[in-house]
Amino acid sequence: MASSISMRFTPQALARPNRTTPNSTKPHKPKSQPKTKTKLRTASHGHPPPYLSAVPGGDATTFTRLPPRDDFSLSSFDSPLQSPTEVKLSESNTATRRNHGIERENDGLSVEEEAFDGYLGFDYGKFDSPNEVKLSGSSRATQKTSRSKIKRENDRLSGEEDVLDGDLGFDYGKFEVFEVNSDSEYEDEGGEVENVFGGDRVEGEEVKEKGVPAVMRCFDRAKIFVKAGDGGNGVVAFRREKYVPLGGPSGGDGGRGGNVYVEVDGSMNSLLPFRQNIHFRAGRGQHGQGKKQVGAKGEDVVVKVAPGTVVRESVEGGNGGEVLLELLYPGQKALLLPGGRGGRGNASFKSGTNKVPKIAENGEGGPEMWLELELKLVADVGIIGAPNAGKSTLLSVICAAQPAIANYPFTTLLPNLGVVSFDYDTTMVVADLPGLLEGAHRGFGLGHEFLRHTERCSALVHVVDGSSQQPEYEFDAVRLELELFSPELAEKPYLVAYNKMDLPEASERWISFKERLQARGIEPFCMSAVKREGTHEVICAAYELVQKRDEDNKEKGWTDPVNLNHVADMVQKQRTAPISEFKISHDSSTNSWHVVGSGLQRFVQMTNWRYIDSERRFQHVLEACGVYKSLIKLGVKEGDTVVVGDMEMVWHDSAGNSSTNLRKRSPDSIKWPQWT
Ligand SMILES: Nc1nc2c(ncn2[C@@H]2O[C@H](COP(=O)(O)OP(=O)(O)OP(=O)(O)O)[C@@H](O)[C@H]2O)c(=O)[nH]1
Ligand SMILES: [Mg+2]
Repeated sequence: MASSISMRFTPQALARPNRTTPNSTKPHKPKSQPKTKTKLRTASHGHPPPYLSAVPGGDATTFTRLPPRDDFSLSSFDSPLQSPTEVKLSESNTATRRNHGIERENDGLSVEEEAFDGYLGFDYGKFDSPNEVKLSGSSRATQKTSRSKIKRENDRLSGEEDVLDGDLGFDYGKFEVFEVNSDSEYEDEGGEVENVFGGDRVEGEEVKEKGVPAVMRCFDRAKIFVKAGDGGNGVVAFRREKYVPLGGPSGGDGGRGGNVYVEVDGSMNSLLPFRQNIHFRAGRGQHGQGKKQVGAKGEDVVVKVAPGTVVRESVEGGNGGEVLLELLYPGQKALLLPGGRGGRGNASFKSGTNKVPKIAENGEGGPEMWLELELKLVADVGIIGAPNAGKSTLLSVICAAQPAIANYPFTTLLPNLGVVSFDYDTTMVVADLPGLLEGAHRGFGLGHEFLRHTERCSALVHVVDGSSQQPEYEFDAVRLELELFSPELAEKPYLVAYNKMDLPEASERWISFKERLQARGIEPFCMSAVKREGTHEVICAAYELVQKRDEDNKEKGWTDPVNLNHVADMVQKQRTAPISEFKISHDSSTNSWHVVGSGLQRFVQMTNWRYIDSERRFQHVLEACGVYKSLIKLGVKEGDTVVVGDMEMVWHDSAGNSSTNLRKRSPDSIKWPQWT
C-alpha cells in the first residue's frame, strides 16, 4: 500500500456517544441531551474534615504516580452531607456524578476544582507545588448536559467559582497533580495517617482496585443480554366447510423464533453503542392458525460489534466465563442463539389411531444468556513504555497516524492504531498504547486497562525515555508491570527502543544503558523519534519479529477458529438430547422425587396443558421413556411428589392402569410451568 491508513479511538467519540443501536439500520440522529442543571451541593455549614495537613518529604522518583482510581470518587462525594448519586451505564449523562460540590478546607493544601469534562488526562506539565492539588478543566462544550458550580474556600487561598460544562468523563487536560509519595498517604499534624483521596483506607490494606470510569469502560468492554425468540404455539382447529363433512384437524404449527447473530461491523471502532442498548431480544414466532397455516418466523436480531471483539459467557461474580467467539474481521457473522422451534398444531398429530387429535404444543423457549464483550485491538505490534517516553511520536513518524503528542504524561488516553506500509504488499498494524506506570497492575494510571489490547500483538516495541533520570529503572518497572499483568504478555518477543537521543542527557546515558542491557542479553536500539533517526531500524526489526512469530505459528498449525456457529450447534445438540436420558434424585424430608433431563425439560415446557390429550400424551411418554419403571424401582410410594421439569405431580399406585400413575395435583396446588 502506498499510503497509510490510520484509525484512532478519539476521545470525542466518548463525548458524543453514538446513539444508534448496533442492530439498528436507521440513520443516526443526534439526540439533544436533556438539560439538567445539577447544582453542586456544598457542605456550607461547619468545617469539613481537613483534606491534607502536611506532606512529609519523600524520595523523588523518576516516576510520577497517579492517585489511585479511588480519586474518581473524591471523599467529598462520599460525604454523608451530600446525597449519593448512582451511576449507571445506562445513564447517558454521567456528568452528574462528577458535578457534586466539593468544598474542603485544609491548612496545608488547597484543592480547587473547576470542571470535569472531556476525557481522562493528567497534566503533569504544570507540576508546580508539591503540596497542591489542582483540578481544573477546559470546557468541551460538545454536550452541555449539566452545569454545576464548585465553590471552594480555603484558609489560605481565596475561593474561586467556575461554571461546569458537564460532559462525559473527566478532562484532566489541565489537571495539576502534586507529587505524592509512594503510598499516597500523608501524616497530618496530629501524626495520624490519612488517605489523601478519602475513603476508609486501613493501614496495610491493599490498594482497592477499581476500573476506569464507566464512560471509558464502555469503550472496550460491555455486558449485554441476548435472547433468541420463542417459537409460536401450535393450535387446535378443525376444518369447517360447506359440503365437507368431518373436515379433519387443520391447526397449523407455530413459527420459529428469531435467531441472535453477532456480526462484525467494520465501521465500528468501539463498544460504546452498548452503553445505550444492552438488551437484544429476537422476535417470537407467530402462533399457528386454522387452515393449517404456519405462523410467521420471528424477527432475527443482529448484534453488531467492532472488529477484534471477544465474546464471553458472563459468569456471575466472575471475571468472564469461557470465550465463545473471537470476531476479528469485518463481515464475520456468527449464529449465536437459534430461535425456538414452533409448536405443532393438531394437524401434525393426526394419525391412523387418532384422526381427531385435540392436542397442540407450545412453542419451544428461545435460549437466553448474558454476554461479556471485550474489544481487543487487532494489531501486529504494540508500542509500550512509560508515560512521555515518545510512543506516540514514534507512531506518528512511522505511519500516517496523527496521535496527540505533548510533553506531559498521559497525552494518549486511548490506543491509537496506525498502518505501516513497507511496500504495496507488506503492511503492519501498530498500536500506540497509553503510558504504563509503576503500580499499574494495582490500578495506577491508565495503561493497564489497555494492556490486554497487546495480547493479540505478535511483538512489542518498548520505548524508553532516554532523558529520564534512570532509564534502566524505568525499563525494568514497565517490564515488571507487564509480567504482573500477564506472564504470556511478558514472554512475547520485544525490542527496546531508547528514545530522545537528540538530547544530550539521553545520549550521555546511552552507552551505560546499552551495556547494562547487553549484559542481560538484550540488544537495545537507539533513536530520536522527533528527528526520525533510528526509527526505521526499530520498525524493521519489529517487522522481523512479527514475521518470525507468524512463521512459528504456521509451523505449530495455528489457525483461526473456523466454525463461528459452534454456540448455536451446542444449543441444538442440547435440544436434541433424548428424552430417555434423565436422572432421579430423592428428597426424603419432603418425600419428593426430582426427575431431571434436558429432553424431558423441553418436553414439559412444550406441553400445552390446556388440551386434555396433552396430559394423556405426557403420561404415555413418561411411561415409554422409563420414568415410571425407574421410580418404582427406587421405591416411590403412594402420595409422593414427583417433579418433572417444572411440573409438580403426585404419585398414585394404580395397579393395572400404570399409565396414570402420575397425576396432576388438585388444580389449586398444581405448579404450572412458566413459559414466559
Ligand atoms: N527531544 C526529543 N523529544 C521527544 C522525542 N520523542 C518524543 N519527544 C517528546 O516527548 C514528549 C512526549 O512525547 P509523546 O509521543 O507524546 O510521548 P508518549 O510516550 O506517547 O506519552 P504518553 O502518551 O503520555 O504516554 C513530546 O513533547 C515529544 O515531542 C525525541 O526523540 N526527542
Ligand atoms: Mg502518547
